[in-house]
Amino acid sequence: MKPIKVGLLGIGTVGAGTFNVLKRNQEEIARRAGRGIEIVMVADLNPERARELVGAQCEVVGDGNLVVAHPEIDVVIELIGGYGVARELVLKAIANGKHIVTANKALLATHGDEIFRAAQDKGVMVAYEAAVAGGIPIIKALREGLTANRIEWIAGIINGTTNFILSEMREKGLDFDTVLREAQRLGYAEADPTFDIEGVDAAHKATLMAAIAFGIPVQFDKAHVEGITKLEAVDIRYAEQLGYRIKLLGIAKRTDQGVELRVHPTLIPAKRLIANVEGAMNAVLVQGDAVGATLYYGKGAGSEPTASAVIADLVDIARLADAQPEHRVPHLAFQPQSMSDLPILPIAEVTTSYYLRLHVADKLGVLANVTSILAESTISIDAMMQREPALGETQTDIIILTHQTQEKNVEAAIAKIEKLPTVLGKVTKLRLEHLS
Ligand SMILES: NC(=O)c1ccc[n+]([C@@H]2O[C@H](COP(=O)([O-])OP(=O)(O)OC[C@H]3O[C@@H](n4cnc5c(N)ncnc54)[C@H](O)[C@@H]3O)[C@@H](O)[C@H]2O)c1
Ligand SMILES: N[C@@H](CCO)C(=O)O
Ligand code: NA
Repeated sequence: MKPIKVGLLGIGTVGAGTFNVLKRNQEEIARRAGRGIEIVMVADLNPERARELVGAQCEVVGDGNLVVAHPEIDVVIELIGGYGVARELVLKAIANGKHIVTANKALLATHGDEIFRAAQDKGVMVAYEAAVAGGIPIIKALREGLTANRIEWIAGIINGTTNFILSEMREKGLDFDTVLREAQRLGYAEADPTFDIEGVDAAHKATLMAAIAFGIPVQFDKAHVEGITKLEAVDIRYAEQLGYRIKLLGIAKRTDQGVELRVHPTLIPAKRLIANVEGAMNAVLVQGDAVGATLYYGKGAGSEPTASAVIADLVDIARLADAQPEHRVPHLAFQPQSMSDLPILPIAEVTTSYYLRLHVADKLGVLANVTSILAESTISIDAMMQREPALGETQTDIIILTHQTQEKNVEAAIAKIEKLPTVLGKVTKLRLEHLS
């Protein structure tokens, strides 16, 4: 069979990894794909650096339009990032009948429906394994391996940068900015690292997982997004004392009312496997009704781990390109005519457990007042801890872990608690998931 011809848009961290792994494992990959895979043209804004990386074996250009219009190219790999030029080039490539491989979760979480529809109309594939949890084959698992299941929920550590920051801060006591700079140096962080630390990148990935798990359209604009910038070290310490770790989780959960789609720092029991995922590693826990819980762990970022997923997609395309479009794996796992309109729930409607930290005057009756507000709100307490005040100290902290309740319920109770004269300042609220 003729080799499949590939054009590469953007040869930065992931692009260079893709080029190198493809070259190194060329023969083995061809034996799996049933044909050779050849990168014939590379476009990058910095063609000199690109030329140094690829040598003389393929053409290097500065304008991606030359790649998407190249008559011999069958597959375009988009590794530029962002939603501007990347969206334009991907849509042009599809219009020209090229299959697409992309690692760009920002693009797919915001313009996925438009891109998948265009690909469907044109009979080409858009493969995006690298977009969620990098090298971990989670898209493959959700779209293919778990098709027998009604998926109940997914909870994942799906941003390497923030997990690296939380781990290094907790274990080595390093400060936030130092660790973020190191994550950038190692090639984990997004071009705009606020996407990592504010939870946006994790929400892009959770949005894609929710779509393929529940057969709903891609709806990033409805996701609840909180990052780690407001997380305080004191809460990490109290959580540990109570037997929990704090992780930035991306959660997609199906309920009778709709889908919970949320990213926020979350307390998880320290004994869970996923609570022990450290550094830039990712892990995704999927609960299916037939299989039960399955856990996927590995490198979610970095040059070659991400390239591993990009090349797996290339191999899939090489194997499936001549199959009838209706016989291929659907872009969003469910057949396009069988999508569900289950709504994404507003955060007020979400049900979970909570960690509350109250800074209080160390006076008789403060605890009784707080617990009676919780009781009136039908919020039951799972655990409670009061820091022993130092000698002569007149203020202290009370930590309360609640059983499950609705977010709007806990918010109303917090508003009442904050009005108590013995409660000083704002109550800190974090969400807690038992993941069982
Ligand atoms: N780095 C990771 O670990 C990782 C993991 C998973 C997914 N991703 C995603 O992969 C994509 C690429 O990430 P990266 O880390 O390799 O980024 P990068 O910044 O290292 O590389 C991007 C490359 O694209 C080039 N480029 C920018 N604009 C261009 C244009 N208009 N035309 C042609 N080339 C252009 C840049 O010169 C650069 O070489 C992003 O969507 C990112 O979210 C990255
Ligand atoms: N910035 C992302 C890259 C992988 O998608 C992360 O830190 O996980
Ligand atoms: Na992946």
